[in-house]
Amino acid sequence: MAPVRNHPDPIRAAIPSSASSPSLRSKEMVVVPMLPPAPINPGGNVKVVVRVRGFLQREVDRGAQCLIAMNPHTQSTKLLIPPTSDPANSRAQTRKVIEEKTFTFDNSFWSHNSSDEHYAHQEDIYNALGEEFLDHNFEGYHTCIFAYGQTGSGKSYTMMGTPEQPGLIPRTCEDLFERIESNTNANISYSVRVSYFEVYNEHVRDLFQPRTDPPHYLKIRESPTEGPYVKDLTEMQVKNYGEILRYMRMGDSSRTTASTKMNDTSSRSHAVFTIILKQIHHDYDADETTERMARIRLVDLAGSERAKATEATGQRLREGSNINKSLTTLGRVIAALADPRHSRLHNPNRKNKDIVPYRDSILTWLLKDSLGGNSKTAMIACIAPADYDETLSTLRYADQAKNIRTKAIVNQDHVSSAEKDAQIREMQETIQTLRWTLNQQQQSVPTAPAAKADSDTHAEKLREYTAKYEGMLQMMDEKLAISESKVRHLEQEKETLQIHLKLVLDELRNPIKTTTTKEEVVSTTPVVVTPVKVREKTPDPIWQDEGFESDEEEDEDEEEDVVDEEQEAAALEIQAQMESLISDLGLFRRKVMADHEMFGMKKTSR
Ligand SMILES: Nc1ncnc2c1ncn2[C@@H]1O[C@H](COP(=O)(O)OP(=O)(O)OP(=O)(O)O)[C@@H](O)[C@H]1O
Repeated sequence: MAPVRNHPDPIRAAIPSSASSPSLRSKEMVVVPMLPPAPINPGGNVKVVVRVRGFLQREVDRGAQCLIAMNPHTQSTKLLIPPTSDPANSRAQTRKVIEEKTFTFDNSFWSHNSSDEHYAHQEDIYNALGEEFLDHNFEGYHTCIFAYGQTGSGKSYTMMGTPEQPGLIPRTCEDLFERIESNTNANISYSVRVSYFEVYNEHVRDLFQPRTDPPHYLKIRESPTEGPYVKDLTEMQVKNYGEILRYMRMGDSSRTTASTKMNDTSSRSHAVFTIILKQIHHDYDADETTERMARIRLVDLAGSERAKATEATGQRLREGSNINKSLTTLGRVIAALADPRHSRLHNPNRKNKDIVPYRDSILTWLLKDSLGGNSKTAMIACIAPADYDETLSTLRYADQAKNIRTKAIVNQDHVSSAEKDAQIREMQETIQTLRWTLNQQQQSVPTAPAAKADSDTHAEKLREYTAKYEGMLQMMDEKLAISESKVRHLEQEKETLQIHLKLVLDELRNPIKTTTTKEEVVSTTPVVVTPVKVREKTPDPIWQDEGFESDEEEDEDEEEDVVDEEQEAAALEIQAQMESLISDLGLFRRKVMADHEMFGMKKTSR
């Protein structure tokens, strides 16, 4: 069934990025405004979009009818009543009330039949949603985009896509590095880190680590500043799109998938791909850095399915109930956050603050901030075209999520050079202490009963040591990035000074002067245009040939000599400054090279 298009709404139609239409937004680089911290954002609602996919072979085979209609002007999605002849919708027929339902979202993406003029391609989804969210990241906001929907509804296709049809995650990564590489401001450096984990059966697994048997699960901790986080999760520093793509594919191939009746490669876990973007702006006058940090979370949830539909048994059924535990809790969290009473209950003065059941599942606990806190968040509800019950449940879920308000703030910090050095020193001291403790532990020979406990403590200390060491390397890397940005800044200054000096010297050698006609001589005094010192004797004015020189002319010659001396002194001073700057630059470059060698790092090309 084609989308409904006969109710154009001129106001909505005027909005760029309407359903299924290409973005009208400029592809130009977003200027990264290194401004003073923005005031606390009053908050915004979770952005909710819906996408319907085309028929799969099994749906074509059963002669399924499309139950979805979308209006690209009003962004509404209508769910139609299924025909009684469709056995896949027999459960829906047993409902007391079965009726058409219409919902309106921020976008309704029609990806059902590619021949339709409003067909939403992967690129359209990125243009309408991903691009805007990346703008927010460069402004310093955390963001989260999560895909929700029943098994086989197109979540992984939308988030990850295929090599030929890349989805939101690879497109975000590509745009991110395009923006970084097109930056021409020498004072700004960037650092990008990625991590990838899955929540499977209420356990967290690092997707950047090889699978082990038994599996190695990670613990969840809570920091007073950062909230819940995954302990010992691998974070990789990435320098370009190629590198991030390699990690993304590696992690993706490690995800837990299985074949179910609804989807041949059904994702059995919730996958969370996180990019940490740090922008470091160095102010040379204040010798201070401003750091903006944004966390980009891209989440592909496991399918919200009914066991009966997937015909799951044993392990699949157990997984299903655990997947559902996270999804059921997610539903309760969304319901609690969307409840208008929530904002009143969430008053910090009230005692009963923890009314939202984040802690009831691993997924909601880890996404706490993204769902109801410091984040700009979007939900992509993916729907199959011919499944009344599941689609109605997804659309209701999505409709409720529209009411959630988050409180995103710009994550920005000012650090002086001295503070940064102090932080590194402190970290070095901690590392030394840890190294000492580890050495001590290795040297002591434990008694048999204590051996196990000792080995556990040792392993824990070793992990702590590695984490601290990696933290320090990261700080050093940032410091090097600042140093490199200083070198670039000095190089620019050097070039400017060199041009200036060349002009001055050229003018000294070849002063520009005006030639005057005899007629002009009568009424005006000859003027030498050059503003700088004149060492060479200027050619005599024409009337000097006639053996005439006034007293006034002699005075002017003397004045010119004084100006010459002042200008010469100024030029010498500039030259001395230049030489000292060039020598400083050499020293600085050697210092940076030494730092690179000391920390065994490659020179980056930021
Ligand atoms: N917009 C689309 N265009 C073309 N093919 C699509 C689209 N959406 C989904 N598909 C195809 O539908 C099938 C199921 O999609 P996908 O695997 O993304 O579902 P899913 O919601 O991630 O499922 P699960 O929860 O089981 O992992 C895949 O073969 C995918 O290629």
